[in-house]
Amino acid sequence: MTTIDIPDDSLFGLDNLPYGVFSTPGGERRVGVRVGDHVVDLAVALDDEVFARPALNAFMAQGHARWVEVRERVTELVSGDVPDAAVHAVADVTLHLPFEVGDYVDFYASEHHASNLGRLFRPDSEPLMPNWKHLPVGYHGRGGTVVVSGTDVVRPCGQRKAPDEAAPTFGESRRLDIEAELGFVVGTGSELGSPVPIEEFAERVFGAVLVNDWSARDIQSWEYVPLGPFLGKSFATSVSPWVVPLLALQKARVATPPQDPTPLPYLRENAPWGLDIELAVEWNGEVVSRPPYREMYWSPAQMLAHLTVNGASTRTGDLYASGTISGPERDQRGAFIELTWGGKEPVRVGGEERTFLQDGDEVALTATAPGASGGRISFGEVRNRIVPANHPGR
Ligand SMILES: O=C(O)/C=C/C(=O)CC(=O)CC(=O)O
Ligand SMILES: [Ca+2]
Ligand SMILES: [Mg+2]
Repeated sequence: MTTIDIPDDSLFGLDNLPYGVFSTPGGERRVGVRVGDHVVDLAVALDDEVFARPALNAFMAQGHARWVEVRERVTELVSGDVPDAAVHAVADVTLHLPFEVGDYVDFYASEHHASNLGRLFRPDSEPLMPNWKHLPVGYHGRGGTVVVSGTDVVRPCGQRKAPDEAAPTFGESRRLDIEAELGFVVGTGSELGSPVPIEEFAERVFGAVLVNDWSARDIQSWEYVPLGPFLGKSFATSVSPWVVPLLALQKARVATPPQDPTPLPYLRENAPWGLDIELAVEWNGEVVSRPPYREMYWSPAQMLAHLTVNGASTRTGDLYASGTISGPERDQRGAFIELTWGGKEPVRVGGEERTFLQDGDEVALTATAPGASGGRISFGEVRNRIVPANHPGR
């Protein structure tokens, strides 16, 4: 038996206990919980086959009462002795995509980000569209290209046309960008034809991950009219390997910023689901921005109510992301297009003036939130490197 050492200041203490999928060299993928700098193999520790799987989906599908029960059992277990065979150093395991991703949708819930992008993409119009304060605007992304932290991001090619060019050309994206977001993972799905009431958010959503919604701004700005983002964002979306349970985020709950006009009844919250989560964006090892999640105009409960209000069903493993998290200050912007104002105001990274991403660049998003006992909990990180395009110039 082993006692797991959890330093007092650990961001992965008992207040956190995020779930992931790991493997040891030559071993199968299985579900684990992170505790300090260790991963506890739940199939071994709890002797339960639902965790001997390559994804969290089967466990998530068991529902909210079971999530509460397992969290209590894990808390008890790791506070005492754990069988040796169940404990691995996190440095000795490979972390995988933690859940099988169903549908992926992405919202646009930051007023600061939406206003900035409006100014950059549509300089002759009002920054916010007339619908923006009435509903959480979103688009359908591509679930099959959601990848885990550590996966290389291949620079996409596509059609691009700058405003001063007469016709589009084909080639590598020259304006490759990030979007720092939080993603919410549906634990228990809902039936076709049955909208999810806003109060059911915490029953249905299992947890949250960090999301980087990689965006090729030159492809996007040419293709997006009038149906929204398509190939400019579907080439890769990366997520952190640890799913922080919603049960660990109770202390992070805050009211959203005031919503005026008052939203329609199906979007009215009886309990706040704004979240006081602080992100950091690292570009080649330097923190260039600290986006504050508490600034998000729409809450994740409102997003779920909206995305099902027409009767669309949801399934275990569906992922919906918040949209880029940007605060009011320049160094709180969650995308480089905003941070560098369309490439016109470079930032200094590694002693160089930089605008969009170059091949070989590495971006990492991290985040922390207040934990239940007064300390902080971590979301881990989503870190990826840009590699050269596969078909340059074709
Ligand atoms: O305003 C636009 O045309 C485009 C906006 C985005 O690219 C943002 C997007 O993907 C949603 C978000 O991350 O907030
Ligand atoms: Ca996005
Ligand atoms: Mg994407």
